[in-house]
Amino acid sequence: NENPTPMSAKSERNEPAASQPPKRIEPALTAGRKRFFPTEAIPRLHYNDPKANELISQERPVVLTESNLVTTAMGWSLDFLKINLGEGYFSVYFSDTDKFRYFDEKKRKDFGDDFLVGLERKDMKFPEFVELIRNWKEGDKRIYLQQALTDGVGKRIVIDFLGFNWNWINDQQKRNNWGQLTSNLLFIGQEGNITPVHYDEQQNFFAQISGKKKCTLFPPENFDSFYPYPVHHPHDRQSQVDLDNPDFEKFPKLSSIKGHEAIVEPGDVLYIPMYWWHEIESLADSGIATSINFWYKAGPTGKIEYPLKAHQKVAMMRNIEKMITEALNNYEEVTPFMQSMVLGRYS
Ligand SMILES: O=C(O)C(=O)C[C@H](CCCc1ccccc1)C(=O)O
Ligand SMILES: [Zn+2]
Repeated sequence: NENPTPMSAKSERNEPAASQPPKRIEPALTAGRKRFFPTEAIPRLHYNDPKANELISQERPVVLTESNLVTTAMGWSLDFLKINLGEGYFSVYFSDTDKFRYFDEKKRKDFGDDFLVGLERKDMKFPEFVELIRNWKEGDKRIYLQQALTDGVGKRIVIDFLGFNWNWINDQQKRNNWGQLTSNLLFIGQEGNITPVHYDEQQNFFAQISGKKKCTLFPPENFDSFYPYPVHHPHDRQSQVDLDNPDFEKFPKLSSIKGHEAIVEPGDVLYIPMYWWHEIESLADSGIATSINFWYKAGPTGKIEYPLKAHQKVAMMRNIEKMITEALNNYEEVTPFMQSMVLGRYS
């Protein structure tokens, strides 16, 4: 997805009256599918808890409560959005299964379409999407809307957007020395939809608006266990593995993974550190799932310190793959080139 200039957000947030939130009933982390790997719970902390800020500064995942980051968007029902989102077009993905493995449209041109088994994307106006999701029945392709919020939206949306807790999140951006806010993506999908495990090259505050999502995260150290597609592949950054159908012959290192899990509910914000693998499942029986993410570029790299961090090695591998692919100028030659460089010599 293109990184549009996010709508400018300079506004003082008016603190809502501190009403006592209803007592939260802990959803059992066992909700969602059975897993072949062990998991541990991601800490769930009040957004002003110093421990939360400590985890964010250590680039470790944490669920933040009571932040009111996107409280003004809690009224974004399908009908409200239909009226106020404006006349723009929205990217809507269709899948024959419950999995929506994201693909890069730009890389698709050079790579052909045969990887797109059972997956497609259509641009449509929001009312058309609402019709589809409301008339959906068993047997229909599953649908998932993903669209960056940009200047084209209606003014009610702009007002709600300006009402986000920018004081807090701008402070997080500064305190953690992150780069610019590149985009806010709006996700609307059906319960049961799954975004398979992938990583992004941006820091992410992931805000849940409606429905519940089970988020399973793995550290960048697990790069070897997830066998990502080649960088030039449209599924760049996505893992080749299917966590619901693990092929341990093809992907042996998959057997040693351990997940960090959280179920985010409306009002929760999950910090997904840059380069951390994450799978997102919209839980069954929790209705249509709506989320907004806040993607930030990395800040400037300070002095290089050794030993290098895992995510720095991922960035190195990406740069080397890009360089080799560009220099050979032919995808078919990349595999034999890499193999002659490594097999029997470094393996
Ligand atoms: O914010 C992040 O980084 C996520 O990974 C959120 C994730 C959607 C990822 C992109 C996507 C959107 C639509 C269809 C397929 C993939 C979700 O919430 O499902
Ligand atoms: Zn992601």
